[in-house]
Amino acid sequence: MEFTKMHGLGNDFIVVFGEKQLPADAAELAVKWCNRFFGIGADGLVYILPSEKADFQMRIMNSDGSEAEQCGNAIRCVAKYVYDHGHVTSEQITIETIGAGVQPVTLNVLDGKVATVRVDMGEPILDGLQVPTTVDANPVVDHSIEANGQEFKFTAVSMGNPHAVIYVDDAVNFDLATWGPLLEVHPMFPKKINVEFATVRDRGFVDMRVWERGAGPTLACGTGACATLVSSVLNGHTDRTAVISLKGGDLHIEWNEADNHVYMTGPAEVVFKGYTS
Ligand SMILES: N[C@@H](CCC[C@H](N)C(=O)O)C(=O)O
Repeated sequence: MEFTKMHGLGNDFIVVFGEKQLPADAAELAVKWCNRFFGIGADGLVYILPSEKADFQMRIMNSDGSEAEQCGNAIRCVAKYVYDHGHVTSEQITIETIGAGVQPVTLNVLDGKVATVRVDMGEPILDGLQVPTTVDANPVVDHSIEANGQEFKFTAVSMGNPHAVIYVDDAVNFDLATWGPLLEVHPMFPKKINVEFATVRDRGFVDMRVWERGAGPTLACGTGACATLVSSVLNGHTDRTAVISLKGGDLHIEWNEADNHVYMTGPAEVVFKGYTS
């Protein structure tokens, strides 16, 4: 099996092209190949598949073998892959995701190289039951949650996949390893959840660290950055455009007032190509 190792701000993926559909053993392959000691090592396994509705379809398996509905960093990698390999020639393409439908993508190409990728991530879902959470409210903002005797306040946002955004004093030094796993599987989240810990620096800049559902602490999360910006607007912390600064680097996020869509701009990189069985 030929694969390409790629990343978006250090959120890394094993990218496979050429299958006609998601292999039946994709979950087991994700666990095996994503293992950082006995496998290739990655946060997720990404398949680029044919689509009847878009240029291509993306399917993503987390490193624990669970399938995610959407992935912001992976969709930028997929766009770069299909452009670099000549599978598309336009700089405006579409990619189908299972959780967020068909997403328009713009490749910003400089001197023949993909510099950044801008993705129309669609409309955020703010209805608590649809995110899903067990909270019957729309939106779910600054809602109390308790884990191990500690109270947090979360804002719930789905970008096709579920997120809980929690504001803390110092996201950069936050104890992710203690609180991330407890909140990921909290009973308030029927499909588990990605948890973002955020600290607002000013109305255009937010530090964020993420504990991802099915993958643990990653260096960046594109959908998490979108959810953080939406949450920050809902909470009155930021304007509708802000830099979300992650451990692996910065993403530029806009929640457009006119069309209610969230736009994400950031890089995508190839690390190496390889073969595995
Ligand atoms: N890192 C991703 C999100 C990957 C899926 C997530 N762990 C989930 O299960 O929803 C991103 O960049 O958005």
